Amino acid sequence: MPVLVVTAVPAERDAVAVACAPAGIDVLAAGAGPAAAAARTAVALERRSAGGRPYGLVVSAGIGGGFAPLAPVGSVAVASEIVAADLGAETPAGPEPFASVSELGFGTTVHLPPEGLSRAVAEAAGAALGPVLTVSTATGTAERAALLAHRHPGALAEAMEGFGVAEAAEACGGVPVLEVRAVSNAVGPRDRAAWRFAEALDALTAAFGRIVPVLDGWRDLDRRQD
Ligand SMILES: O=C(O)c1cccc(C(=O)CC[C@H]2O[C@@H](n3cnc4c(=O)[nH]cnc43)[C@H](O)[C@@H]2O)c1
Repeated sequence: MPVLVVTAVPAERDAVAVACAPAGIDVLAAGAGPAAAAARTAVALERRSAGGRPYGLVVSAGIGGGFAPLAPVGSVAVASEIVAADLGAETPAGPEPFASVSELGFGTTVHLPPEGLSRAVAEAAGAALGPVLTVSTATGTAERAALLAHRHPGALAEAMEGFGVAEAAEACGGVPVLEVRAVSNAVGPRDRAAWRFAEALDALTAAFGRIVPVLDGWRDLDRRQD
């Protein structure tokens, strides 16, 4: 069963490819943000299907912001839920109450990875398992971090592509999806100089070194177990 890993930028792709390329797992840098991720993931899935050997699993991966204290810098988060955290509508009163598109009645804001596989991947990687948020605007204030943590109890991390990858996987025949994030910075007041890119990319490489054997095993399992 062919597997596709989708990252935002080439540095993330290269960090993941160290472990994935020897196992024959394809890695694509699809660009930053949910729209680029969705568009390029859909093209990759459809091209592969047209070739007669479709992808059986797609993984959104890269660095991300971590919610304190659950996901410190250098740790790894695996998504139990992939949540579109800012897809909806504010009211004239401000950011709260926020109505998600599912509450508005025209779409979904959550994709669920296969439960058994995401648990096995988190255990193998020594990662936390919990909701991972997708945002179109990276959080830059303590207020917004608190708001997101309040709206999404237990959220581990935020990044900008997971929900887009998951939407593409759903649209292309319901391909199962995972999300794996290595934490480069805390979600909160923006301080790009404090982001620990190298530490997070090293953590991503190490995590995929442990995750790839799990994916290899899953290729041989009956996916209905999940
Ligand atoms: O400049 C570099 O060396 C470098 C190396 C690896 C990755 C980058 C990126 O800029 C990746 C952007 C990507 O990271 C995710 N991300 C990371 N932290 C956050 C956050 O706090 N909130 C939202 N997203 C975050 C996101 O998925 C971006 O697309 C640079």
